[in-house]
Amino acid sequence: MVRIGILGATGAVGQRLIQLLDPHPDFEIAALTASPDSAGKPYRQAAKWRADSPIPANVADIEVVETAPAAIPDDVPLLFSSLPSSVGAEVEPTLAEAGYVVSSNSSNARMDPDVPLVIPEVNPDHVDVLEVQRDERGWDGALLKNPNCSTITMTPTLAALDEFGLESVTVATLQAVSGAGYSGVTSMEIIDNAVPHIGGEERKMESESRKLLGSFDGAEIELHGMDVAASCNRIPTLDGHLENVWAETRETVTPDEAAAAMAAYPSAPLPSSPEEFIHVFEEPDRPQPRLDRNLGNGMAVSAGGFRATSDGIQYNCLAHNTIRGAAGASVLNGELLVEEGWV
Ligand SMILES: NC(=O)C1=CN([C@@H]2O[C@H](COP(=O)(O)OP(=O)(O)OC[C@H]3O[C@@H](n4cnc5c(N)ncnc54)[C@H](OP(=O)(O)O)[C@@H]3O)[C@@H](O)[C@H]2O)C=CC1
Ligand SMILES: N[C@@H](CC(=O)OP(=O)(O)O)C(=O)O
Repeated sequence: MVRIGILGATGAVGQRLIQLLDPHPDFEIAALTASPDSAGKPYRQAAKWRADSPIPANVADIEVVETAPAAIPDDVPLLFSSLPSSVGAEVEPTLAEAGYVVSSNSSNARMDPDVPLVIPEVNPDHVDVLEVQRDERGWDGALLKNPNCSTITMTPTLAALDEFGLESVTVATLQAVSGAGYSGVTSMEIIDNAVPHIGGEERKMESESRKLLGSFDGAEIELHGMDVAASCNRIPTLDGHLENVWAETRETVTPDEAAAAMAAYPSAPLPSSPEEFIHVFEEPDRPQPRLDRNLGNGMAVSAGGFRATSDGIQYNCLAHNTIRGAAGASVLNGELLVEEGWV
């Protein structure tokens, strides 16, 4: 068993991490951190628990500690980070420098050239960027990121289409309110409404997808050459980001060929990777957030509604934003780090 810690354990993503890690076949929760206001309190008192299962009994009494190297035991080599990005930017490098391996969900440093941005089923080879990171920064530990939840939803489907030579992608999202955190969007803002603005989200989808599908030559990652244009919208669903994608490829691809490429796209041999990575629906009105977000325990991506357009194909895809798009993505990256010998 690898003893692990969770940074930002009292937050929405932190609570999902606890749900996914207790129990886990390879990991044992040994440290929980949060802000100085929560430090020193037992977890059940520090966290306003809102997850849809009780706090695991052996987690409830763990004392929350500050998010700093001195507060985290040395025999906890792997940390899952779900900190606000401004806090992550400050503290994650100090933890990596102190020897901890950090699998982070926060958005800071995702596009740094020496920080691997990884979806294990898509670009596991990018983990080796950590060698460059250690050389350049002199760290004993490491910092690895998972992408933004909207990016994670779309990118596996693009990876499957890339065998036809992706040239340009346009995407419009319908994103669940949980992506903004528990108090991110008020009920008065979102009920009977849709909000066509999520700060910074379009830019993240446009850049992170090109890094994920980029090639790594052992020294640096070259971004994929496709053009990506995104438009991001918040709608009143609780969980599950639905996305409408238009893709143009160098070689002509029919809707049936696109669906077959996605259905055949392999999963990864890791405990949290679903047996079927991309589920393809034949029904034109699927996937739908409420019906399909929990496929593969919330770790599968689904796609459907394939049709030809004048210059390519159009389809829809979906993933659970706080599981596959956040906490589950970090856990999967932690499993890959162990598998590859970085922990
Ligand atoms: N919600 C989602 O679906 C997604 C979120 N993310 C990203 O994950 C991260 C966490 O999001 P979320 O869980 O929603 O956020 P929350 O606001 O719910 O939780 C934030 C966590 O960070 C802790 N924290 C806040 N300030 C500090 C500080 N100064 N020092 C140490 N710890 C601190 C909080 O502790 P305390 O309780 O003590 O304040 C809490 O544990 C963010 O970067 C977010 O952008 C990414 C994808 C999806
Ligand atoms: N912005 C995403 C959630 C999020 O926090 O993304 P990031 O990990 O890039 O900060 C959403 O609103 O659904």
